[in-house]
Amino acid sequence: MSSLHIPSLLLANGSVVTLCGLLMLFSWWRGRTQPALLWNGCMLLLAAIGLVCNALRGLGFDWLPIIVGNMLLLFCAGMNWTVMRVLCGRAPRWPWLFSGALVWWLLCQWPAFYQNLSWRILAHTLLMSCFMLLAMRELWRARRKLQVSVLPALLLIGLHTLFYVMRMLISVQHTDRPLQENPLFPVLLVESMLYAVGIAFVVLAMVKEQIEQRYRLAAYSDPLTGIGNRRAFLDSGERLLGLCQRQQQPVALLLFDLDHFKAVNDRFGHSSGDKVLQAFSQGAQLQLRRGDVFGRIGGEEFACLIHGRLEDALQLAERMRQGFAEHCVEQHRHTVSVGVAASDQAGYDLERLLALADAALYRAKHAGRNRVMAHGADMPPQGVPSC
Ligand SMILES: Nc1nc2c(ncn2[C@@H]2O[C@H](COP(=O)(O)OP(=O)(O)OP(=O)(O)O)[C@@H](O)[C@H]2O)c(=O)[nH]1
Repeated sequence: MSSLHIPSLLLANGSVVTLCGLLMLFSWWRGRTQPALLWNGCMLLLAAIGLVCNALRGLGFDWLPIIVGNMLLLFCAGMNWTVMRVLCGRAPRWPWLFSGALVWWLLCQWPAFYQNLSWRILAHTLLMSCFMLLAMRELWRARRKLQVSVLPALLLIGLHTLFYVMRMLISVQHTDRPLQENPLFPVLLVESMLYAVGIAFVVLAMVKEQIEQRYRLAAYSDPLTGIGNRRAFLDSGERLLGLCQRQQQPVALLLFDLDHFKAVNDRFGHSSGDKVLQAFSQGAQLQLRRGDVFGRIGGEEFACLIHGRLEDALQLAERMRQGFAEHCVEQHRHTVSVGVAASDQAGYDLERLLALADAALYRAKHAGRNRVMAHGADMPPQGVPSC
């Protein structure tokens, strides 16, 4: 590495880091919806300036590389941490962002520190490592949210930190000669270049994963109630049925349809109707167990797929029906009819389960509503308490 031409390496380093920064800014500019790209772009451009300042040693104005260059690099480390915070949906911490650069400036006011290269290397590495560890902590927190891209990001920042610590251990043994003559100097330049490229890719991958998640959420969730929509219900339902079929466990499907909902809208207004839908969805979810699949599959139609036999499903449906009938929404009571079908009758075919449950629901409606019905095991009709 020491045979590499240092000025060429410096030029390549500055150009690559600048290009990565510009690429980030361009990506941000196109949509202007991802602040993490803006932060990362500014961080890389400032890092390019910091690296150039840092390299200008032995020219008679050492304050530029020692004070300004290192302050810029420490500020960039704070920005790097902020990029990870913003990516994970957290706000920047402004005072902490500047703290590394400020501490460095204060330390440099102390002549004994300023004159001592070993102390400077030690302090710089410690401050840098703190910001890297903070960035890794943010990523670790977001590991469940961003499952695909978080691991490469953690690995990259972890390796970068490790490199800094190793550089410190070796550098303190070579404090007798200028930094440019240090055998580690070209390694430092190559590593910072690779890190700039790596962090640009990693941040782009994290942003892409977030956008994909946002689209998936919009395509699969019902904005009014926050639960899964028809598509989500069918997808999750198929998965649950496949699992139960393999394990030969019984499954049952409950189909709910709010009674006289058109009249609810007509009498109390559409927004009251919306509140009734939300209240039903919230109440129903309280009765469900982990692993049950619940979704809004139509305007005032909900479906639920549960582990269990027909009898279990009928008991659950009755609890849900009763709970809803006893609950006032905006001073009025409302009711729901339920059709139930189980894998004992329909097998593990979701379409068939839905058809049988729908037929049972149709019978429940025609029998007077506010009741649970299923093939062969219908629940007796219940009265509706008044508010
Ligand atoms: N407020 C509100 N109403 C909705 C929504 N989606 C569908 N609806 C209404 O739900 C009503 C459904 O009415 P119908 O299918 O005629 O059934 P119903 O009046 O409930 O009668 P039965 O089902 O026979 O008891 C329609 O008036 C739709 O406009 C929604 O998101 N919010």
